Amino acid sequence: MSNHAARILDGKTTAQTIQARLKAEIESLSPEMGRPPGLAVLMVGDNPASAVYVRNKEKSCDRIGIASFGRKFPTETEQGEVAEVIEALNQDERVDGILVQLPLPDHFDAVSLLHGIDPNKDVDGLHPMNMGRLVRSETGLRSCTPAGVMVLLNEYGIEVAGKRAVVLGRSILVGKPMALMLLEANATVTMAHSRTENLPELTRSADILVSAVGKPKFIGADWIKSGAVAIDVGINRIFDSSGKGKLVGDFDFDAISPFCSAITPVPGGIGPMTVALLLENTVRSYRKKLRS
Ligand SMILES: Nc1nc(=O)c2c([nH]1)NC[C@@H]1CN(c3ccc(C(=O)N[C@@H](CCC(=O)O)C(=O)O)cc3)C=[N+]21
Repeated sequence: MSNHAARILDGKTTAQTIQARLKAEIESLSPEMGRPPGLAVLMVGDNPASAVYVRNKEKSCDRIGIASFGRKFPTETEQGEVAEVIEALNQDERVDGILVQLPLPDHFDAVSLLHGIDPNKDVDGLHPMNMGRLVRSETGLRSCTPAGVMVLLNEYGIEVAGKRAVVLGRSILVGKPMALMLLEANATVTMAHSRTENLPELTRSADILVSAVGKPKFIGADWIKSGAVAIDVGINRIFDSSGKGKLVGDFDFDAISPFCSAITPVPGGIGPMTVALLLENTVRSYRKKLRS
């Protein structure tokens, strides 16, 4: 049953390799372009998960030569004000990528705000145009976290075609695009969510289990098929008895890893891959301008 000694899928190292490649690519393109690539990350309020992401993203942009046009707004900001900033960024020639951190405060209508982003600058792949392209298996800007999962699976030579994949969570940011990308790679995909009955029985059928539910150590050993590939998208901050915070995923890593053939750690797994794919999407829309 046990003792698989799961392979650790090292997202951190893989992300560094991607970033090094992008850095070289930016260096070779920028003389011709006459400017570096530009990325604008907009954040409203102070969601802790988003704060981690924004910090890592800005560091990475600096390191590889992408200019940051980030803006932080207080929670009580009106939607119209953010919409105007998005419109200005759509017109700004120096900006190749625009990302609005989710979740937004309750008084925002995220859908209408996201519709306002130029689809060619939509590096999060959330605009209906890019979502529609994904549904149709066309090329386009794709959601960074699921795209990062696919790159990591490929990097480690993990077979997806024909496998049973179960995706926990149905968000527009992760769950839905994740299911579509696994389907495109010829997995047999099941999407599970908060209304799914008998969840552990379902997850025990998964050759590839992706969790994006955001509940710390939610998934234990009895949820796992022996030899499964476990992909943890959860980024949960927990506090120990001394009040010290740390990040954990949705999987109880120590409990399940003996049963898995491969598993992603938190931190150091899908988080850094998400950042790498965001930079990749930004460089991609930058490069596209050279050809147009
Ligand atoms: N429109 C939008 N797109 C997103 O992709 C998006 C978002 N909103 N809102 C918030 C979540 C969260 N998220 C993270 C990505 C990377 C790390 C990351 O780099 N994690 C490091 C953590 C390093 C540390 O702080 O210790 C790791 O897992 O190793 C964290 C969180 C993207 N999100």
